[in-house]
Amino acid sequence: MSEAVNVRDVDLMLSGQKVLEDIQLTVNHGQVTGIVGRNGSGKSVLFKAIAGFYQPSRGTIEVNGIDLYQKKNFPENFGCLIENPGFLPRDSGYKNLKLLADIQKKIGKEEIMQTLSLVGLEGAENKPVKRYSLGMKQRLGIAQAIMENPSVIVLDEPTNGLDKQGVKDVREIILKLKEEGAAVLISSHIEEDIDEVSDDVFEMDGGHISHVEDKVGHPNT
Ligand SMILES: Nc1ncnc2c1ncn2[C@@H]1O[C@H](COP(=O)(O)OP(=O)(O)OP(=O)(O)O)[C@@H](O)[C@H]1O
Repeated sequence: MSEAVNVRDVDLMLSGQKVLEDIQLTVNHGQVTGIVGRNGSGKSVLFKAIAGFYQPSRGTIEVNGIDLYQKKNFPENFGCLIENPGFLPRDSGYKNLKLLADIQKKIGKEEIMQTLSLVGLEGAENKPVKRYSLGMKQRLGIAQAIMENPSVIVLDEPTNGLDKQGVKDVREIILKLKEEGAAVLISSHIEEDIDEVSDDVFEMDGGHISHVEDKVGHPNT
């Protein structure tokens, strides 16, 4: 089990307000780490900082051992779903994923189709995204996060908009990614969604984080 994400002593200011304070978080490969917290508690801002979108005013964030803000780049070998991904509504689910895959050219049609099937969108791949339901868009968002087989996966509220079956499917996908050795960081405002899949649970409240539960007994702060 190796360290995938290491957040140390992080404060983050937005519009002159401190929205994250003294965040300590370790996410390991082969594990699911869950963050639970109410709306506005800071989950999305923390995930955006880990994805390289917001620079902390204090502290460090390492992904796969590389200090993001020293390197001033987006993390590598990394997939994320944060808020609503901006898909092109008139293009199909497949075409949207293909456009994204063409940026890095790591994967082609076969891997995209496999991912669409994994997230339960088989048969809907040629439909324009504007005809997708909220749950289907969420599945497509998960597909874009995982299709290139990244070793670190960050999913902000992945069960948002999903029905019971959708929540079950996402849970199975997360556990499969973990079995394959990925580090998975997920958030939810629903405690049950986090508890069911996470090896390690943190809670956010008012920009602060606290360690709630460690089911595998590794050291964490
Ligand atoms: N771009 C921004 N500029 C200023 N303040 C922001 C910005 N984005 C978020 N905030 C503030 O940061 C705090 C944390 O927001 P965040 O979106 O991380 O919450 P969250 O826990 O993800 O909630 P939700 O479940 O509603 O997405 C909130 O007080 C929010 O108003």
